[in-house]
Amino acid sequence: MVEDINTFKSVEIDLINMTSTNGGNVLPAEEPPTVLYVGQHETQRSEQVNVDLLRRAQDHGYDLLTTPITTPKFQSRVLELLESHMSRLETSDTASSIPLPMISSLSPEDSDLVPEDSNSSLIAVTSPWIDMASLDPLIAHISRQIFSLEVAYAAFCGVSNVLVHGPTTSEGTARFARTILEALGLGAYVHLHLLMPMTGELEQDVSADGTHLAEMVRPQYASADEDESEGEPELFASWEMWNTIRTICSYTTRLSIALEVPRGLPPQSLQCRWYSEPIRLLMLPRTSFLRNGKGYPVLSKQHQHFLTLLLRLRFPPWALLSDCGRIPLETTTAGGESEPTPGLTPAEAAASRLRDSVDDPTQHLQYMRHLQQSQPSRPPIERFGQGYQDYMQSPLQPLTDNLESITYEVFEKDPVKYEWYERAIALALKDLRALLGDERQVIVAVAGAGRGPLVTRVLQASRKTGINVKCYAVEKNPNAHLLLQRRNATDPLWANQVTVVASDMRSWPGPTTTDGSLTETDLLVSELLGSFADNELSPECLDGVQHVLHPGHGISIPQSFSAHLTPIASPRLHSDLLSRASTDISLSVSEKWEIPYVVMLHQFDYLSTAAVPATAEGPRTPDVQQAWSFSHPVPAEILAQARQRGAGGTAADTGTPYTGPSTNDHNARSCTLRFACADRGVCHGLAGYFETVLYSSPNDSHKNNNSAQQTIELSTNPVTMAEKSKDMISWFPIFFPLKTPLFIPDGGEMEVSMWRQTDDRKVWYEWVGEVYVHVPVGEEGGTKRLRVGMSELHSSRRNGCMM
Ligand SMILES: C[S@@+](CC[C@H](N)C(=O)[O-])C[C@H]1O[C@@H](n2cnc3c(N)ncnc32)[C@H](O)[C@@H]1O
Repeated sequence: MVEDINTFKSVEIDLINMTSTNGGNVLPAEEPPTVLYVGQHETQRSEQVNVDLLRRAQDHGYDLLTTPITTPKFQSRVLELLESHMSRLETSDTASSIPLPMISSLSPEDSDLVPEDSNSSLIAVTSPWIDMASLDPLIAHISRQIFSLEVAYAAFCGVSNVLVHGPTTSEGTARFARTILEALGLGAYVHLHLLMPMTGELEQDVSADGTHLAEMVRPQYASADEDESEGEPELFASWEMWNTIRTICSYTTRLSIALEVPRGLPPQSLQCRWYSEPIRLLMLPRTSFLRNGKGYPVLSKQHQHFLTLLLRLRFPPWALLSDCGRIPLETTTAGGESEPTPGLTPAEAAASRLRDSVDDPTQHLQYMRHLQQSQPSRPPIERFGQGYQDYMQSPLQPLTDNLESITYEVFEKDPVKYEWYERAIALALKDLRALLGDERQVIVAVAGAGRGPLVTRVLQASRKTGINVKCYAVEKNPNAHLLLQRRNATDPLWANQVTVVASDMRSWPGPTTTDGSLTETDLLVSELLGSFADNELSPECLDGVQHVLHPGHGISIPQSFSAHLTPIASPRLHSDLLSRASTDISLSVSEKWEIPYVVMLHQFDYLSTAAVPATAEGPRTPDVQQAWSFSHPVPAEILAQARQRGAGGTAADTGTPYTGPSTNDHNARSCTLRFACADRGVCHGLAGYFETVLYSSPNDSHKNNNSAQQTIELSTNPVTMAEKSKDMISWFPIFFPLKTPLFIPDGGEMEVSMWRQTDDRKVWYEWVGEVYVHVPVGEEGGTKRLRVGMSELHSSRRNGCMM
């Protein structure tokens, strides 16, 4: 678990500030306040945006204002230029010799925007009436010029956030993207927000007032698909346009989405997809609100849920209220009491106040502030890992690194893990007593004891069950060993009864009897699991200490553990890796794609999910499949063969020398898994989890005891975690990146092949992804499986875990 420890090491700084000091409270005592910036947007702004208007907006509780970059006069100037050019083309015999029209630079009447210190609170809006994706080269040319002029001028004025209307049809998306890419080069601090509908078209008609250049396309350039465009638009079409644009723009972090929230939210699958994307602005048009019984604007429960998810992101989007009310002229106390109105009865005054407040132009804003104040509390793991969402860390090598005390301290705060271990230990002790008899002391070793929390749990289980134990604590970290000795001397529960051993567990000879001779342990307790179960070499360590476990009845806790996988879309992690220069001196830049990362996955989407009814509101269930598993103790014959190989021995059956790569070959694993993906998407990597059976008792008698479960398990697998170890916080998932994201079409299939490789020195992983579609062949309804994409083979060999 060392990588997790590393994560928590940094989290600890926050935790120290947030937890109470009584040691009982393991979670931040208070939720961090919900951050929500709210801006005001008008599609046809009536007032000039200047310092006064911004101050008035801020006085009324808005944080931000949008401002058009150019004026209607500029639009008229462009239209005149275009019309005159078009009529020249129509009347000229030598149209091809007429140069394309050039738009001269902005004049004072073309823009109201001026450089101001307060411009950081403005979002500049480029002209919504241009069409950079146009098939008509003339329209595309004019649109590109306008766009560049506007972005460059906004950047000059110090407005770094620029809102751009996205393309309206998928045709020409690449042209649109190319223009965006150019504009990003106009200023190093320019951040473009692409206004996109969740699906279909924008709720607000961008050309409601005035001409849209798309209407001026010459007939010869009209869309070839126009006739076919009738009927329902494809659900994921808008997302796919966005995907094309950001792919062409190389996932730059300076391009993000301004997502328009419609009145009716699309299906969960599409909501989850947008959630995984970099939404920096949430455009809420008046139509996305409902009216409650008293006539006030409110969001539906589904909208509120979507907003809550977004507000929990590490960088929550800003909300833009669009055409939801103008900025009031006077400052009134929001929803406040007014002086009694002369001549009105109290009831009339109350009715008048209600009417006034229902007409209050800031009521949508007030409602958003109310939602901000009343956000539900976050799940424990999110509170614990606050600030570490989607933060990738390279796993440490546990056998070569010694942990610090504060690191142990943080994971000792897990409210579930140790409790479950104690239950498993108690169950195993009872089974051992049944086997060995009441008189015999049970010999228990905690292998990798750290600061001793599992030793305490062994002693507590012994006390609660009344079963006498002799406990050994084995630890290779010399600093932790010192602490274990001190604890043995001072902790009343330990009472100097624990034998503390400073040793690598693989070279520990084992417990000794009173006469000094070696004996065996009955129960071996360890916690050496990584985020992907075996990635911290638990199998190798447990093989190495198995010689101390009684070969007949010896029990290992955990008894088994398994690694699990599912493909995910995580543009955030991909973009983060792309922009990462290697910060680790031992890691070259290209190697950043060749290692798995421990990360609290947050802003991502599962690409393969179990089918759920369209109305289901709960979270979708991902298809998480088992990659492989390990069981302990390992059959003696397998270990004997490994030892023989190591010693250059020969096979018993043939008498010839063993061949093969390593003495650890029995711990190599591989898998090929297929994941059905209903909706198109892009796979950026694989999310990895683990499950472990700490102990499963073969003894049916425990079933009769209501308080005792027969099988005690831990899981980080999102499908089984709630059932097996809800609220466990010790492990974040692991992420295996794909250097080249893989597009999966609707109904496609992702095939993942993965290997756990090993030689005599280290262990590493290799992984590759392939995409298949099933295409119909022949008349009889048969299908053919066709490969349409493949990643490179990734390998962490150079950065493998040293054994
Ligand atoms: C994840 S920590 C668990 C510590 C403690 N048992 C707990 O649950 O809080 C794993 C511990 O095992 C120790 N360890 C790892 N490999 C070991 C080995 N081969 N021999 C002895 N100790 C080992 C590490 O130093 C570390 O203290």
